[in-house]
Amino acid sequence: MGKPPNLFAFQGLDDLAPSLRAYILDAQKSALDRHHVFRVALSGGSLPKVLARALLDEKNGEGVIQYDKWEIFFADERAVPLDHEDSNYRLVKQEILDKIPQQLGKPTVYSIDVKYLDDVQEMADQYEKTLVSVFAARDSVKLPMFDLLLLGCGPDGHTCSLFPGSPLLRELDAWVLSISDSPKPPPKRITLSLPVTQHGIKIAFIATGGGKKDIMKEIFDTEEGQQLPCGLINSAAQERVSWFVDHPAIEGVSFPSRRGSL
Ligand SMILES: O=C(O)[C@H](O)[C@@H](O)[C@H](O)[C@H](O)COP(=O)(O)O
Repeated sequence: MGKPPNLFAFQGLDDLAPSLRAYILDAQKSALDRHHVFRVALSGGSLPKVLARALLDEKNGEGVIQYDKWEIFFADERAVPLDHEDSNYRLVKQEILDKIPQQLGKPTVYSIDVKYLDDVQEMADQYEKTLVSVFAARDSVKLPMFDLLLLGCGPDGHTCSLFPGSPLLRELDAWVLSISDSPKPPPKRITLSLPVTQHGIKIAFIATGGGKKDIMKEIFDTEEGQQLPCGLINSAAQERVSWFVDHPAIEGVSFPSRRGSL
């Protein structure tokens, strides 16, 4: 029996950002010691902005982010052109990639292939092939293992584009799935599968703002919440999961695990 997920709660972004940076640096170090690259999967939503605060703000403490060793993947992506306002790639580029000081080098970024915008299943298959080419042949590893997954949590408990009650949650074999009727617009997306998200070496959820408090309470304090996509990652990955939250998001939650700074 492993330990429960870690919960790190902060007054606000000013103190969350340096701790998130320290956590990322630690994950980067372990990954570089292990295999000389740092493979990270990112979600969209509010995450890239918070991440930018953690990564780009010089005041956030010591340690060098070795961007040239980073391989960035999308934990989920919307089937839209890369410069579209709904594109997670565009958001990450605008918030982070375009702002990395030149001397720190550039990450390798694996975006979706926009040739397949009209066929979202093919887009998912192609993205899976990309993962296969990076992580190993499909027959030699059962699942790709990201060094770090940085994920958001929706107000209904979804994460990536894995929504509560979706049949995609039962998919055990595929690495990347397509969705054509996402309850959160836009409808067409691709997403990592649940087993891939659960398999990450480290998994961090970032949830901030009072709009998250009801779902946080459900995920951490109720049985039903454990069946929601975020809850399913919590129970499978246990202490490999860390939640970075601010006080408004965690108000009223009685989750008994570790809280505070790293
Ligand atoms: O592309 C997406 O829609 C996201 O990856 C999605 O899963 C997001 O992370 C959550 O909806 C939380 O979004 P917020 O952080 O904006 O609440």
